[in-house]
Amino acid sequence: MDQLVSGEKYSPYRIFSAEKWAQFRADTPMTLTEDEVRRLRSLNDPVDLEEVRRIYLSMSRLLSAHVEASQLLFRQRQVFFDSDDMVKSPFIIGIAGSVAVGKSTTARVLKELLARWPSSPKVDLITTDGFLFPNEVLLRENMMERKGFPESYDIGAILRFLSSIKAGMPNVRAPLYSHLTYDILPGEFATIDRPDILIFEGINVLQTGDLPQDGAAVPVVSDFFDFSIYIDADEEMIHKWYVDRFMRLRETAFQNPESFFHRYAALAPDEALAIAEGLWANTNLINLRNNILPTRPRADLILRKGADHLTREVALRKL
Ligand SMILES: Nc1ncnc2c1ncn2[C@@H]1O[C@H](COP(=O)(O)OP(=O)(O)O)[C@@H](O)[C@H]1O
Ligand SMILES: CC(C)(COP(=O)(O)O)[C@@H](O)C(=O)NCCC(=O)O
Repeated sequence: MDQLVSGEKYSPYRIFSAEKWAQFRADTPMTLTEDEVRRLRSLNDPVDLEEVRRIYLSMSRLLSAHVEASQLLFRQRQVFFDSDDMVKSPFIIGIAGSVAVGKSTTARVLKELLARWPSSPKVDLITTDGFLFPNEVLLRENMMERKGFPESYDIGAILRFLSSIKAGMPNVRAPLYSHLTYDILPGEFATIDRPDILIFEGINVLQTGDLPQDGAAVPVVSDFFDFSIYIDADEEMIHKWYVDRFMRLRETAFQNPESFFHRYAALAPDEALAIAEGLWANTNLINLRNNILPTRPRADLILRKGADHLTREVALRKL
């Protein structure tokens, strides 16, 4: 992570090679099978049991320490206020990073590992794409090519959702997005009912938006996070993963006549490639450079991947 720090002594992060990081697993047991990992990973993401052993078990152990510390603090607050009717808030983990970097796989693997801790916590996962404005609105506002940019999300709805979760409210609804229809699923919601841990994943979760100049108090999404993770890789690698995935989706998901991208399934490979390159260069790359990468220094933990999608380095914010 040379561009991240110059001299670790002055850096806010401690940086570990994947091999060193793997040692912090200590006695954390492996609770997933090869089959389960295969089921959890996204198309084109080669994460396997060995990667879970190397990287995710140490992450699970670290997160367990953070969750325990927050529970201890909660009990100390109860003593402080001499009150036993306080509502315990869910522990919220944010996962950020570019389109096609592998956030979904990380989120799903962590969800399963955390849910298998001996205390069997209730772990839920929500992705921010459900908070995108519907295509109808994006088209009207001439923002279809800006899907994923900050202005394409209903940020007010995200903040209301997270405030309700943090307030310990029951049955909080989150809207849902479909990659098949490339749109919000009208009238469909996930219902989140007081989990112990919520994983909130999306390209925008560490963004602050334009903070008001008049001193008004406006929360940002990450104010609600107890821990945040940024998944990182060189731009050129993510570019390749995006285009490769598009070409594989062309042979799978796009074959479905209901898919928004079905129109590309019949194109010749070089024509489909040109579409993928255009989507990368005109939307996702610009969004990465202008809106996503600048949020990396806000993360508590940065996973840096190599060309094979496997983690090379881990940076952990110093306490
Ligand atoms: N056009 C599409 N059709 C079907 N699935 C898709 C499409 N685009 C992305 N996906 C899937 O959606 C999920 C989220 O993708 P993305 O937002 O790029 O984040 P990431 O790759 O970091 O998880 C992944 O599992 C990916 O395989
Ligand atoms: C839906 C996304 C913005 C990702 O959303 P997220 O869940 O990270 O909020 C992205 O997958 C996307 O569709 N980008 C638009 C350009 C493209 O089709 O690749």
